Amino acid sequence: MFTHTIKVEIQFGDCDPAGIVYYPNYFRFFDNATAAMLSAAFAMHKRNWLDHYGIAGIPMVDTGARFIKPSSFGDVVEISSEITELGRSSFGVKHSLLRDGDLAIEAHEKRVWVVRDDNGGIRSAALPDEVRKLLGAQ
Ligand SMILES: CC(C)(COP(=O)(O)OP(=O)(O)OC[C@H]1O[C@@H](n2cnc3c(N)ncnc32)[C@H](O)[C@@H]1OP(=O)(O)O)[C@@H](O)C(=O)NCCC(=O)NCCSC(=O)c1ccc(O)cc1
Repeated sequence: MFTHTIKVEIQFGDCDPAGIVYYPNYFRFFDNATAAMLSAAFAMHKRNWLDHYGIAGIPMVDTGARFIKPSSFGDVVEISSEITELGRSSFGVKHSLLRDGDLAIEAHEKRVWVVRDDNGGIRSAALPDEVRKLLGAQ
């Protein structure tokens, strides 16, 4: 399945008064990591693949994380993301965040491929074959 890695430099403003990353910020990093993974798979920016595939987004329906080691201002961490499963409209993602080569966080996500419905809301749509092929590859 498709995998992708990004580097993130921890900023002063990412941290709590104890000087370690405040946990909601990790979920922002992971959201960016998923967007970056799909942008790499589709060879275009999220701004463009939303339009290209005519979708409203890839909302989260399930997520969680296991925090093993803290990170601090100035650390450069690596987030390796991989597609773990492809459903009809949903897909799973696993993120491994490494600091100094050691596993610091393991997180999982389930996302859904959604389009706008007639009432201005959103509804799931089947993953297109092309997307299934691109995310399944590698
Ligand atoms: C996404 C939904 C519209 C899907 O609803 P429906 O259209 O009725 O579809 P379904 O109920 O059939 O679910 C679709 C699939 O998701 C799966 N699903 C739905 N809910 C869940 C949960 N909670 N857990 C696991 N799997 C789920 C379901 O099993 C289906 O899987 P497939 O067999 O692969 O198709 C609805 O579940 C919903 O609105 N959920 C709330 C989403 C939400 O508020 N998320 C948090 C904020 S959005 C967000 O963070 C975001 C990030 C990035 C973006 O680009 C956009 C938005």
